[in-house]
Amino acid sequence: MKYKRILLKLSGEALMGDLHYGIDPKRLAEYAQEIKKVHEQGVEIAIVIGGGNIFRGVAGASSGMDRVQGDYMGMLATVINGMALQGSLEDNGMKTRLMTALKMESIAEPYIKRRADRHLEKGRIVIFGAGTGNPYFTTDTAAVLRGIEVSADVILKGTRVDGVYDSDPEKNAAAVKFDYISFEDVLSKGLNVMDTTAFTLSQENKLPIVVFDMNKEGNLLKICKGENIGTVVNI
Ligand SMILES: Nc1ncnc2c1ncn2[C@@H]1O[C@H](COP(=O)(O)OP(=O)(O)OP(=O)(O)O)[C@@H](O)[C@H]1O
Ligand SMILES: O=c1ccn([C@@H]2O[C@H](COP(=O)(O)O)[C@@H](O)[C@H]2O)c(=O)[nH]1
Repeated sequence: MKYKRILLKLSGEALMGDLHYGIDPKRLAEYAQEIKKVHEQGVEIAIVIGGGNIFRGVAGASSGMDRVQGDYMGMLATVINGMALQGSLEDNGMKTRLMTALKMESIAEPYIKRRADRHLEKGRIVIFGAGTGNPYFTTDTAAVLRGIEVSADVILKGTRVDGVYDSDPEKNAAAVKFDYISFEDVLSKGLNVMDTTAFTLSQENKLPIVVFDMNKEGNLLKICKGENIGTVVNI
């Protein structure tokens, strides 16, 4: 395997599957199967999941809600998704721990870096919930932050687009995909597949990111084996 320890970022919105809101159990089961294939190869897996299928602070703020209040609601949404994913992974025979940046000890462990490391060493899949625990951030930034903290070899951003394009492929059908792009270029061209805080943090800490289509069967395993899938963002 090319990677020993990965930080997998999953999109909250992708969890909706064919639904208009919330969590599609079919999509959840598919993700668990994809993750299992990698886990069976002995790869240590940490996961950060978004909350866009339930709530985003910016959306709340645009309709008059206090931004900070909305952001905390968004962080709670990521915990709901984390719990759903945890259940699905365990149904498929994997051992997991959910660790949250905001304390909610009846349902999850508080995030402690050394404990997260220990869980990963023991082969448990660790899901990091509640983002960074701070408003004005995103789960993309939380993914990079946790990835750096637990010394992941790579951030694998599994999303519904199959890589980084020269403009948003969901808005421009003529957009062209990169196989590789530098952090400098992704930032200077303003390519919004992840937010700039996430890219900058990754760049400063020399942690590569692979953006790939998580909805295509086998992609996650192929990347872990070293195949060129999606777009690599690196120095
Ligand atoms: N240059 C670009 N290349 C690829 N995707 C881009 C680009 N610019 C914008 N995007 C958009 O980035 C998004 C990446 O998806 P992502 O997984 O981050 O979704 P999200 O809505 O942020 O999910 P979450 O629920 O985790 O917040 C896609 O919707 C894609 O259309
Ligand atoms: O560190 C964080 C992470 C997230 N939030 C809030 O949660 C929502 C959902 O996360 P997405 O990354 O958009 O999926 C986000 O919009 C923020 O409102 C946060 O405040 N801090």
